Parts: sequence; C-alpha cells; structure tokens
Amino acid sequence: MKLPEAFADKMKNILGKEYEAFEAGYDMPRQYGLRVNTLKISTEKFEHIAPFHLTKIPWIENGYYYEEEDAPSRHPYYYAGLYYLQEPSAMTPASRLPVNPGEKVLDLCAAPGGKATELGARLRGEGLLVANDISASRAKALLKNVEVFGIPNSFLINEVPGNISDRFEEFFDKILVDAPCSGEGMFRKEPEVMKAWSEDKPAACARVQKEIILQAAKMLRPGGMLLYSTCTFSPEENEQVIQYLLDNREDFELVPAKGYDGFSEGRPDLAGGNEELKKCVRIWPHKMQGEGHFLALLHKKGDSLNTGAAAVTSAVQDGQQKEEKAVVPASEGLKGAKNITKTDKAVLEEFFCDVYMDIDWSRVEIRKGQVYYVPGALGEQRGVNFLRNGLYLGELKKDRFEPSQSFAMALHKSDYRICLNFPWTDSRVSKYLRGETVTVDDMPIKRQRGWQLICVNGYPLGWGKLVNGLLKNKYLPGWRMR
Ligand SMILES: C[S@@+](CC[C@H](N)C(=O)[O-])C[C@H]1O[C@@H](n2cnc3c(N)ncnc32)[C@H](O)[C@@H]1O
Repeated sequence: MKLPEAFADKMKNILGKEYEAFEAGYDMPRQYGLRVNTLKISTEKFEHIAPFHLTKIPWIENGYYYEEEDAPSRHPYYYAGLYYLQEPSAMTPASRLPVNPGEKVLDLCAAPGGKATELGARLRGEGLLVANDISASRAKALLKNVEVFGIPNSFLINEVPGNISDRFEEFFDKILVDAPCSGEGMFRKEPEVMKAWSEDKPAACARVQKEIILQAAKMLRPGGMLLYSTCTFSPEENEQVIQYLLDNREDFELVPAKGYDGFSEGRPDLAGGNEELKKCVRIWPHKMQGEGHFLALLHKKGDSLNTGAAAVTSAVQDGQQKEEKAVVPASEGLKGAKNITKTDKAVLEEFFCDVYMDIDWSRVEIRKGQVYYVPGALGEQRGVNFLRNGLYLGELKKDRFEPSQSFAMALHKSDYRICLNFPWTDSRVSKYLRGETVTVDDMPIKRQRGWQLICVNGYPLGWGKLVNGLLKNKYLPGWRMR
C-alpha cells in the first residue's frame, strides 16, 4: 500500500522509531468484526447458536472477530438484528461511554448507526436515545439500523448541532460525538478514504469538530459524560480538539476510560503539553487487532461521577432474561387510554390481545392512521427535523390494524402469541426474506387466519398473514434479501 507522502512524513514525526512497525501494518490483512445486539440475545447464547468462526475481541464485551468466508451479512440472524457488522476498533467509543437504562443519551453524529445501535441496546428500552446526523441520506440508513436492532425509545433527527443546542440545553446525561474526520485510521480498511485524503484535510475537519464539541458540551447536563472519538491519527483532530474544549469550558475534565493493555495514552506533546491529555486513548493498528482510533471521555463538573459499570453487565445479560419474561396482553391497558378514540381502541384491541408486551398507552400517538409508541422524557419537540419519534407500531386501516416491520423487530418471540418459527437451515427462511410466498401446511399452526410473527430459531424476522391456508408475505419490500 503506497501511503501519501505528506501523511507518511507526518506519521514519522509522530511515531519516531515506531514508524517502521506502523507502516508494515498496512500489509497485514484487515480484521472483520461483529457486535452482538444484547437487546435481543445474550453473548453466551449467541456463541452457542452462531454458525461462524468467532474469536472474542478482548476489549469489547459483546464483540467478536469473524472470518471473511463466514459471510454473516447473508445469514438470517443478521436480518433478525442479532448483530451489527463493525470494524473492531470502531466498537470502542460506545463501549467506553457508560450508559444506564433510563438515561437520556445523544449520539450527535450518528449515521449509519454503528454506535447508536449499541447505545440504544444498553438503554434496554428505558430512557431516550436521540440520534442525529446532518446528512439526510445517511440518516435514512441510521433509521433502518435502529429499526432492525429493535430499539423502541429513539428520536431520530436530521439537524445541524447548532440548531438543536438551545432546545436541548443541559438535557442529556450522556453524549457521544463520533466526529466527521479525515479518516486516516481507515486507510487499510477503505483505500478510497486514502484517495480522498489531502494535507489540509485534518485542519478543515478540526474546525468542524471544534464547533460540534462545543455544541455537545452545551447539551450535556452537569455531572454528565461526553465521549469524543475519531478514526484518525492527526493531533489537530484529536488531542488539540480536546484541549480546545478544556480551554473554552472550565467545567469539563478528562476522565480515564475503562482500560485495555493494547490501548495507548493520548499525546500531550502534540497539543501544548497538558499532561491530562494522557487520559485520552489512542488505538494504533500496529499494536492491536483493529484500525486506528482516538477517544476521550469527559465529565461535566457539577454532580457525582456516574461510571455505570453495573449497567454494562446487566445490559449484556438482558437478552437472556427478556426471552423468559411473560406478561398480560397489551390490550388490557388499552381500555383506560384517554388519548385514543373508541373506534380506534376497538380495532387495536383485536390485534393487541395477542401482544404480550408492556405498553404504556398514554405514550401512543395516532397521526393520520399511523400508530407510534413515543418515548417518555422527550417533551415538546416541534420544529425539530425528525425522521422517527419512537417506535412505529403500524397503521390503522378502516376496520383493521396492520403491524409494521419495525414493530416485529422490537418484539421478542414471547411477546406475540401467534408465531411461526423456522430453523435457519430451512430454505423457506431465505424465501421469506426475498419476499416470496412460502407454504406452511406442515407446521403446527395456532390460528388458521390472520397475523403470524415469522421467526428464525426464535428471533422475529417480520410478519406474515395466513389467508385460506396461504401465508401472505408481509416482509418489508425495501428490506428484502437480494
Ligand atoms: C464518523 S461518521 C459517524 C459514524 C457513526 N457514529 C457510526 O458509528 O456509524 C461522522 C458523521 O458525522 C456526520 N456529520 C458531518 N458533519 C456533521 C455536523 N456538523 N453535525 C453532525 N453530524 C455531522 C456525517 O454525515 C457522518 O455521518
């Protein structure tokens, strides 16, 4: 791999004697990673059922290396949202921001959702995830990933940070800024990033990063934590951005992130000498099995420091616990809901008497027949350009309710009474995912007519509707397997 000359010279200055090992790393093969969705499955169970060659990523609780020929993006478990494919180092920022269920969390530069999906999983459906991206097209990919992951309590927006920082002033408990950057750490994985690199790119990115991090600082509550990350090496975009924040906001301090032997310290010598910058983390590809990354964990003074270590463990176990949970039909709570008309209630009742999931009906909003389950803790958000507020449950059509794809993805098998469960080895699973009709006359069927939750090895994939013994395929056309 031929590195741009200006980049190589800069790295020689930064790395000194280590440069040779760094350069040799570009001839090593890249690593492939997947991160388990602990909202749906525990890591223990995933290891048991996944037909891949998995090796634990030592610094990520729910991360694994896989082999290229495993092709996990083709497997039905991928369509069931059991994991996200992600470069191993890129899993680090979300893993080092301590997130507890019930908190208000912002991912300010979130698309396509590699980190937002992990933050959402750690919230376990409680609290609020606001995920933003300035790019409308990239925000669409974010929406899909959040939906596949089955995260119910999100508010997905498409805004310039400066347009939302007044409205959300001191609102969030935790904020992730995975900043747009010059991408120097990704040259091995994505050679096209290297082609787009130029000598002045780091300085241009740093200007944007400084603006973004100040807006983020404003939106964090005192006592909250902010994690800043990039996938680049240049000090202008890393330690110097953190020093800029510390210079402009005396109420911020660096705190050490949960460590790992392979992590390297931040480099005060590249940003004016503040020794505190050693608390930043650099991931060097010649020292670890992953690409280049930088992260800094910051605390906003004013309240007790919350490390959230307990929550991290319970989030990983939760997939397992949820599978064993049994509750009363969701329609029970519908009767007392003041925000829903009598007619709509009657239609919803028919469907939701088979749903065994806790629904707070006071948080259900019906807009032009579209039924949404909006997160609490958000308040009035008129004027914010959003793609999705909460979980889209489905549509009211005259006398019937049509459940949505995103609703299926947010359910566990035990949450819906009528399921058709296939083993992943059954050829009908990929037929279903391709949108084809499948025959089910050999299967035990609980109800001969109506909605069936289609599952693979116990994990929901989408809906089907039985009509005269035929299963109508209701898998979302835009998500079909090709
Ligand atoms: C490094 S990527 C984020 C990757 C994402 N966190 C993930 O893990 O999938 C940076 C993102 O920042 C967005 N972006 C660029 N400028 C921005 C700005 N001023 N405010 C918010 N987002 C911005 C880009 O569209 C891009 O999606």
